[in-house]
Parts: sequence; structure tokens; C-alpha cells
Amino acid sequence: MTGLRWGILATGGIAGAFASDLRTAGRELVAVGSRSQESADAFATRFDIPRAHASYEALVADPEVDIIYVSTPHPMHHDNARLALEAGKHVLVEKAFTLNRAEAEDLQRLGAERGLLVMEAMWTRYLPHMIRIREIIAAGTLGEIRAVSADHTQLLPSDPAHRLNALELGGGALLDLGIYPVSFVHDILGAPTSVKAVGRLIETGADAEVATVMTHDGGALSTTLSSSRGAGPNAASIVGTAARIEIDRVWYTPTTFRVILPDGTVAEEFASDEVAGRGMEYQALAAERYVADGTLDSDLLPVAESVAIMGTLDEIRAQIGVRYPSEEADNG
Ligand SMILES: NC(=O)C1=CN([C@@H]2O[C@H](COP(=O)(O)OP(=O)(O)OC[C@H]3O[C@@H](n4cnc5c(N)ncnc54)[C@H](OP(=O)(O)O)[C@@H]3O)[C@@H](O)[C@H]2O)C=CC1
Ligand SMILES: O=C1CO[C@H](CO)[C@@H](O)[C@@H]1O
Repeated sequence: MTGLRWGILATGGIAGAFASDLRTAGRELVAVGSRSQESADAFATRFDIPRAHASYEALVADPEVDIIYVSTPHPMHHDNARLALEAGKHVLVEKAFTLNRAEAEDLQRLGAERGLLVMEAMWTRYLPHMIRIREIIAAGTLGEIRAVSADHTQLLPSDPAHRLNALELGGGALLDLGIYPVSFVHDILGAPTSVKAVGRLIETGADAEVATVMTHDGGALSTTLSSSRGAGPNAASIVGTAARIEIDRVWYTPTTFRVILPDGTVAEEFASDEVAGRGMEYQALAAERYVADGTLDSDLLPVAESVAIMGTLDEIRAQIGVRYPSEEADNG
């Protein structure tokens, strides 16, 4: 398969995890860009990257780079991805794809205009256990799916200045953690036909805990829980008329699951044995495939679905009362 030459935009926590997985998978990591030369140099040394740029502009202008991985905080995703697309680069953008649906639509439009891949880095979709779950569902093993449930709950820093809690950094449990269960529900049941959400906001105006109940085509139900204030089961289930799937903790990372019949018999067990690193390389390999085969869109999470997911998150945020500073400016 033809590979791509990767450039990493930003040098924070997840950029390091992604770079490490790219290296483990033997992909071509050729450049990094940071707001400072010092961080770019340190990151380049750590992952043996040949070129370190002192600005995001310099990174996207690098002629040796084919695809940019955007790993800044949520409010910067849209502008950073736009910068890369305007420079003619494909983009893999960290979750949450953007702050809201309008920004997501803008990236979708620009990618289509320029003939470039625009893909959300919802790495879970590309993991081996999720691929197997899709096969089981497609084979009809579960019967008609009636309910999906998932949580993403972690005990994370309560410092108001932390990315998770600061509105100006796109903070909130929903966009950082809840995106996983909401994306999972979209994957299995499609976009919701109705949404009911409750949440608790902290003093910064960001959400710390959010629960949703949604309905889907045919009246199927979903429930999601996101919280940055306590570690819960981090498990997921898909309940059908003929069988259910229970995905073990931590369901959105490489893990185990079982297909269980109504009488309790385990019909299949799956273990993610072959995953070498954290598992972030599967999305990178998929991105390389979509460019090589000319489809320029993900078959596992098309950009149109990322747009729809941002729409669902917008609706949940409207119900719990979370608005980001740039949205206040946009709408007066
Ligand atoms: N897939 C996954 O499992 C995970 C995904 N994420 C996602 O990755 C993204 C980044 O998260 P994470 O790596 O934890 O964040 P960090 O705070 O660790 O890093 C963010 C980086 O963005 C750059 N940046 C640009 N503007 C700013 C700004 N105003 N304030 C702070 N940093 C800025 C900085 O890089 P520089 O100084 O080099 O410019 C910084 O190091 C988010 O979208 C998050 O949701 C996060 C964790 C896990
Ligand atoms: O995607 C994510 C997975 O979990 C992290 C915490 O460990 C989150 O903060 C992050 O954004």
C-alpha cells in the first residue's frame, strides 16, 4: 500500500501517543509543527522526526508533508484543519472534530472543494474489536437492535484552567469524553430522532457530568454518560432481540467483548491480542488507504457522519446550557 508522509500539528499529550503508534506501525513521520521552536525540537528529538517547524503555518507549507494530524484543543481544530487544507494537505483531526456543526460543515465543504481527505480521529471506530462488532451486526446475529448504552467516565483534573474545564479551550466532559459514547450510538443506531440531556456545569461554565437518553429509527433507545469527576465502568452494550454484545472496560480502547444469547450462553468471545501500541495507528492506516484508493472519505466514519455527530452534540449542549466563547461572539 502507498503510504503518506505525516506531519504532526501540536506537541501535547495525544500528539506524543500518536507519534509513538505511527513509529510502531512503521509509518513515515517527517515533520512536526509547534507554536515554539523549543517544543518542536524536543518533540522531533523524542520521535526521531527530521524536520521541526516553529509555527503551524511553516508545517503546512512543508512540501515533504502529505497529511497533517491536528492535535490542538477543540476550539483550534477548525482553523488548524482549514490552514492545512488551504495548503493542499489531507487532514486527520482529533476528536471532537470541531466545536460545533457549523465548523464541521465548513471543513467538509473545503475538503470536497479541494479534493482532500478530511477525517475525524475517532480512533475507536478503527480498532479490531469494533470492526468485528460491525461484522457481527451485519450478519444479523443480534437480531433487531433495540438499545445501546455506553459511558466514558474518568477522574480528571478539577483545576479550572485545565483543558477539560476551561471553556476557551473547548472544555467539558461532553466534547472530550461524551463524544465517544455519542459517536458509538451514531455508529450502531444512526443519528437520533430525539434527544433528552441533563448535565451539571462547574463554575467555569463547562460541563462536568452529562447524561443523555435518545431515540432512533424504529424506536430503539440509547443512553450515554460522560463525566470528568469519577471513573465508572467505561463499558458498553448493544442489545438485540436475538443476542447482546457486552464490551468490557475500557470499551473505546483495544479490549474484549462477548456475544451473549438470551439464556446467558456466550456465543463468541473476542480479545484484541494483536494490538501493539495504544491502537491509534489503525486510523492512520485507514487514512492512508482512503487516499491511496482515491475514495478520500472514511468508510467507517464518513465526514458527513462527523458533521451529524457535531449536530447531536450541539443539541445536547443547548439543552444543558453550554456555549463556547466563539459562539457567543458569532451570535451576539
Ligand atoms: N484520541 C485520544 O485518545 C485522545 C484525544 N485527545 C484530543 O486531542 C486534542 C489535544 O488534547 P491533549 O493532547 O490532551 O492536549 P494538550 O493540552 O496536552 O496539548 C495540546 C497542544 O495543542 C497546542 N496548542 C495550541 N494552542 C493552544 C492553546 N491555546 N492552549 C494549549 N495548547 C495549545 C500545544 O502544542 P504546541 O505548544 O506545540 O503548539 C499543546 O501542546 C483534543 O482534541 C483532545 O480531545 C486527547 C487525549 C486523548
Ligand atoms: O480522548 C480522550 C481519552 O481520555 C482522556 C483522558 O485520559 C481524555 O482527556 C481524552 O480527550
